[in-house]
Amino acid sequence: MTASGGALLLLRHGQSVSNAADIFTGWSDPPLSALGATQARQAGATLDRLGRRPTSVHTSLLRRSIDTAAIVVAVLGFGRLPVHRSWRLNERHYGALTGRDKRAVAAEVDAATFRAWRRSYAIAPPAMSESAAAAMYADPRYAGLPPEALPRTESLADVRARLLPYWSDVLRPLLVAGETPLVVGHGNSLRAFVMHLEGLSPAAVERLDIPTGVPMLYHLDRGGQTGTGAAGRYLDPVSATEPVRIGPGLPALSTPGPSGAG
Ligand SMILES: O=C(O)[C@@H](CO)OP(=O)(O)O
Repeated sequence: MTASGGALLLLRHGQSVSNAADIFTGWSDPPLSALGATQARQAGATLDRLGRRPTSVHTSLLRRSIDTAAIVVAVLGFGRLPVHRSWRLNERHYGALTGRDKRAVAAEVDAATFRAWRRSYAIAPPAMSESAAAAMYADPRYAGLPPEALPRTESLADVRARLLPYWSDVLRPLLVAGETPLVVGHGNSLRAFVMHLEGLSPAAVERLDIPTGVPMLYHLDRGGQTGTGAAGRYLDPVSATEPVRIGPGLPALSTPGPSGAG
């Protein structure tokens, strides 16, 4: 595949304290863990070592994305890069599961339901209560957003629908102009994004897990299609093939392949 234009860098934020504690996170807003901050520094070092220099940074409204981006930019020494934040890049809303212990939820429902809530394309977890949503959306960062930007739960299909305008209106034009935007996203929002960029089927995206803190690279070919090139989707394939940790007491998830075993 012949590359043209710029490159798109995707990065899942470093591990958060909720990831470390096996808590469903979604639109809740935990900070990075100490390991997560280290992963962010390593991601910055990987970009630096490979000469991948972002020209702009794009985060969600959640601090684990914002803080990871700040660490990466600091490692690269690019303190004056333009930074854009959008609710469209937020993690998938985990509905009523938000803030709950994954092991406790796994003990309450059958394995197929648990897996469908976490990894299916079309099924959304049960909705968050109106009062919990009202408390979440009292935060000033969400003031002024339209009602459709304030979900009470989301399937991966919902995430894909709200993410695509950011790709087509903001990111893709930057690539066409030869720029290199860095998106610091989330485990499930990036699954939806990768699904679109690689044309994965709903069945394939159900098997896709994206590790924290491992940069990914996409480019546009001359036909305007996105591709990963011969090296695969991960800039650090060795780190990306380490098993995705989901905590003690829960079975291991699939191991992501270096070129998108998805
Ligand atoms: O809690 C979450 O929001 C996500 C990603 O961190 O977890 P899971 O991998 O279970 O979808």
